[in-house]
Amino acid sequence: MAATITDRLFTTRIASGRLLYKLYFIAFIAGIFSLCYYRLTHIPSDHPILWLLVSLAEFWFAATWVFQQGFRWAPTFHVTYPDRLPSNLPPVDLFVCTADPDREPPMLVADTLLSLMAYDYDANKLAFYLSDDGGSELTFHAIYQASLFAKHWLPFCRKYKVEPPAPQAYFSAENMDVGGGCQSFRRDYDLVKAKFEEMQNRIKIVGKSKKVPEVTRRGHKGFREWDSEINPRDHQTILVVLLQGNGKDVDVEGKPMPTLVYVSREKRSGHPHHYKAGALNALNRVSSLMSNAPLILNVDCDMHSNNSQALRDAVCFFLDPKEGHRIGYVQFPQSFNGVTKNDLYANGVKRIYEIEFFGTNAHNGPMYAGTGSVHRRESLNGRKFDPNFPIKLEDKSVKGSKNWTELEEKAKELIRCDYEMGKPWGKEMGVMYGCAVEDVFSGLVFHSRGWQSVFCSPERKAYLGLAPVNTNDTLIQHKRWSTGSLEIFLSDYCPWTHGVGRLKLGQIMCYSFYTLWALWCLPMLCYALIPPLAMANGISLFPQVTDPWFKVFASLGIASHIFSLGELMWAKGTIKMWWNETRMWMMKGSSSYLFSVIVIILKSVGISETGFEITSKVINQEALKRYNQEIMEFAVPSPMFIPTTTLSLLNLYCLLQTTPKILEVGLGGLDHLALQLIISGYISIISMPLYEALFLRKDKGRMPTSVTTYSITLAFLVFYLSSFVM
Ligand SMILES: O=c1ccn([C@@H]2O[C@H](COP(=O)(O)OP(=O)(O)O[C@H]3O[C@H](CO)[C@@H](O)[C@H](O)[C@H]3O)[C@@H](O)[C@H]2O)c(=O)[nH]1
Ligand SMILES: [Mn+2]
Repeated sequence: MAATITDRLFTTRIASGRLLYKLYFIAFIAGIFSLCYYRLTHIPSDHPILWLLVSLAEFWFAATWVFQQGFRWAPTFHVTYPDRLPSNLPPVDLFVCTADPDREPPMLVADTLLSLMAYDYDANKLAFYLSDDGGSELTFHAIYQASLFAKHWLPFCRKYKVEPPAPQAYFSAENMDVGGGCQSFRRDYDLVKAKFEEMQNRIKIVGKSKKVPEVTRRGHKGFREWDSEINPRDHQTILVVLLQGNGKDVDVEGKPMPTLVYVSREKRSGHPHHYKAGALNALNRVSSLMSNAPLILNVDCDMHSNNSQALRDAVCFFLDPKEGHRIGYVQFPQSFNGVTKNDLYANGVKRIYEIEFFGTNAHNGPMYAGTGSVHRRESLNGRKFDPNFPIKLEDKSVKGSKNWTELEEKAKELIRCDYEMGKPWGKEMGVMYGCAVEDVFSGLVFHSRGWQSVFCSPERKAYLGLAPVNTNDTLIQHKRWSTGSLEIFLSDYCPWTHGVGRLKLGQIMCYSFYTLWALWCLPMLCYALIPPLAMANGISLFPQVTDPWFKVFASLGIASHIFSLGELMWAKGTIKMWWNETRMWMMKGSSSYLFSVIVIILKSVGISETGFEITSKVINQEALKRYNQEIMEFAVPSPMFIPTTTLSLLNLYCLLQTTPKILEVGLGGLDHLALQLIISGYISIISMPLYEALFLRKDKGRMPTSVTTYSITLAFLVFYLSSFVM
């Protein structure tokens, strides 16, 4: 193999079997055209509006299928060669965000931080910045404890190449990888484990009592910031250097430790803080003063590193002699811990990160996903890519001995709540403001400035995170995502206007798919409302079984289902996972996306603002039990449930109402309603868990009575109104 070694640090391969895919594509697109032709040439005279609405829904399904070709056309994989990396690697600044000690337990944040600190990388070149938008002493305490434990953890990881480098996962009972090892390993293991448990206990006790003991508080001057109580939405600037890099702080083996800084930017009522985007920009400025590494990795506090080599993989892309200068950021997949076997809520997002993102590699790379991404500081800070003037990855980092007290004071000035006034932050510089999915928005802006990104998916998962574990959190998360996505489409950076000439066609298609997510609610509502109601009123909107056009509808329906199932199975999914995913797609479509469209309309008339609702990362034991048994959790009287439950009840009712007629006339007599029966039957079967939660279950996770009452009333109302209109 030696002969094939070149200086390239990564190579690219396009998936095989594309000819087969192209044949499928041609057949499917032919089906779409036939369907459109049928819809346009067979408009009935008695119910043209219903026909038109169903046709528009189908047109939109077809359009999203076309956008999706951006992901499907040419899946492209990258292979890195970290063993070819030079010994002198570029410095990296690492940003971790947290925002709420109740929803994001401090122990989780400490664990994530420790996992990142254990990267196989020269500690002198790493600087960690933790942003705490909760301004919480409990979080600060946990980070302080982590900085002490790191003195044991880092040498241990270095010596034994520990994987996963997250202590909580590594020392958990489920981790079978620890093995026997030599005697010295056992001794070190026991010692470090004991230290870890001590730290965990301290954090736990403080978490319970919500108070840091006086003795501990005296251990670090940073605690003085909390001498008087702090309101997370209104407080002074807090910035504490916990570990001084460049050899000042050393571990138990006397080796240098990375820099570690706790940051909680100033918050005052009346000053917008721009949520996570604002936090990242604050860290950007602080880090530029204290370390100024040319690369920036950002990670959410709920995603720990699972692969101590991943950072080296990322660096391969930036240092590659041929393509490196074009790359603005490297995106790792988001993978999740503890997702159930069949991924009950489809939050494992396998389809996005194990299928679709490979397709984006073919045209300038993936969207920025907010966590697990390494950015070039220059592109983050607004610089355009110019192929004629390639910028080398320059190391302009702050080196040598530093006056930390002075740096602390200067850095505090950069994170005052009025610092950004009149400055280009959030517009031309840094992460973009004004959108609930600051990540995808910013990625789009970087792409339109000419930068490429790459999707890097090493065999050993780079990060493992927490996904929502109940229906309400899932629907709220998707509401945020689809609202933010639509905000992007409606912004000045719309892929259809600003993107033209700046983005590749495939890229525009991918961005169209994501940014128009929310609009899916319209065809979904049409399809879940009109066919069943029309059926109940004896109106046919589809070709009858004996009509040759029936075959077009049937083939498109069957083909798209088989394809999406096959794709998920290829990504090592299960049939049940696909079924769950389909159900969640319908639920998100009819709830999250519908609410997004409403929110956007209200925002455009100035009635509401979009924000960032943080997902809770805690779950109670009883709910966890149900989650592990894959029983859907409703429990809270959330308005998010009402549209979905109403539609599923309506479909069931229409189905039950039509069944006696079938029995009367025999199936043949309902030939003209066959497809409508199938649609309602399909919706009813997939809604089984909803019916159980509404009517059969007795546990605490069942549907609250208020939701049941509202949904039943609404379903009947819609049903009776329809009989007047139709
Ligand atoms: O005011 C805020 C709100 C949130 N966060 C942090 O943002 C991160 C993501 O929040 P989370 O509640 O976990 O949302 P998710 O839906 O899991 O996040 C996904 O979607 C977000 C965009 O909506 C992206 O920023 C994330 O990277 C992506 O993982 C967390 O670390 C939070 O601490 C802040 O720092 N400040
Ligand atoms: Mn998250």
